[in-house]
Amino acid sequence: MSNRNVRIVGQHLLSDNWYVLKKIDFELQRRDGTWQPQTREVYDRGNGATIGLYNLAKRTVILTRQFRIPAFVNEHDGYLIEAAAGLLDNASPEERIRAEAEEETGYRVKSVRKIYDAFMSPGSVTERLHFFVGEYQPEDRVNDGGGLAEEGEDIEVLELPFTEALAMIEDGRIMDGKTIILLQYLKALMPVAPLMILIAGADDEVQTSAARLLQAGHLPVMENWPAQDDSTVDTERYRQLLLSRCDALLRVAGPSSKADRLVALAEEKGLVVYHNLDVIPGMQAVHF
Ligand SMILES: Nc1nc2c(ncn2[C@@H]2O[C@H](COP(=O)(O)OP(=O)(O)O[C@H]3O[C@H](CO)[C@@H](O)[C@H](O)[C@@H]3O)[C@@H](O)[C@H]2O)c(=O)[nH]1
Ligand SMILES: [Mg+2]
Repeated sequence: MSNRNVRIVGQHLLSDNWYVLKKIDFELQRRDGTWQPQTREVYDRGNGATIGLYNLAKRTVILTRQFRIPAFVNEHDGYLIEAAAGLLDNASPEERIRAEAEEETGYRVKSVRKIYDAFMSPGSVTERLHFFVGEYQPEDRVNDGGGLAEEGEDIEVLELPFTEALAMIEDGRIMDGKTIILLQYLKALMPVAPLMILIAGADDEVQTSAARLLQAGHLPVMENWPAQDDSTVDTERYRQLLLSRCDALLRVAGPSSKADRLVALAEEKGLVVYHNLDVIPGMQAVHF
């Protein structure tokens, strides 16, 4: 890439023992128009890719734990909890991250989605890191993961409740930058606050579902306007407002034209409509 404000004057190889460390002499035009000579060391270990593996129904994430000598020499026991990641080695980011996820965690995920690229340490390291997310299912596990022993990898695979992973950022058990970025991104896909769920259907079912939702930490909302026969009350507006505040609608069994109307309104608004309580995030026991 060219840039009229920079002139490269010289490059010296300092080390190419494993990756490449260079000293680069350059001149940079300052904002006042003057040119200033500078020298910087630049470490090139290629580009990489990383992935946030999550499961919506279980509200879990898959992370790895492995020894990192650079962290060890900087006041850490060296065992870092990280999202699966690897260097590209000339493959495409998507191809590489699928292979890396399988190698390190044992999960062969069906689809992955690129979210963005980031320079993780732009003052000294050239690496661009390609960020992905992908939903895994328990049946996607094809081996135990662990990485390549011949390359010195000895990777422990962790399946953690998402809320636990977030707490681990707060208390310092997770200290890896790419992992923190991915977990923060996953908050948008797996809301951690209790979901506000409007329940629609026959009364008995509404009651038992509400109790179960509450038990699982969600906030159940019932559409029980007290003065149904009062023609001055705009119940349609009431329903619209309720839906605009709720995160989802649960339609429980039993005929109810009122409930059907709510489903139609929710679908118009693009709201998630659940027809089965058990598929709502957080309603399944988490095993790991
Ligand atoms: N012999 C030798 N092996 C090395 C050296 N440096 C790295 N390796 C080996 O090269 C392999 C690289 O493994 P990957 O899984 O491809 O990369 P990574 O180390 O996990 O890197 C990922 O995480 C980094 C830290 O966040 C990222 O910087 C990187 O982009 C990538 O995402 C590992 O087996 C590692 O031990 C070295 O100096 N000497
Ligand atoms: Mg790796």
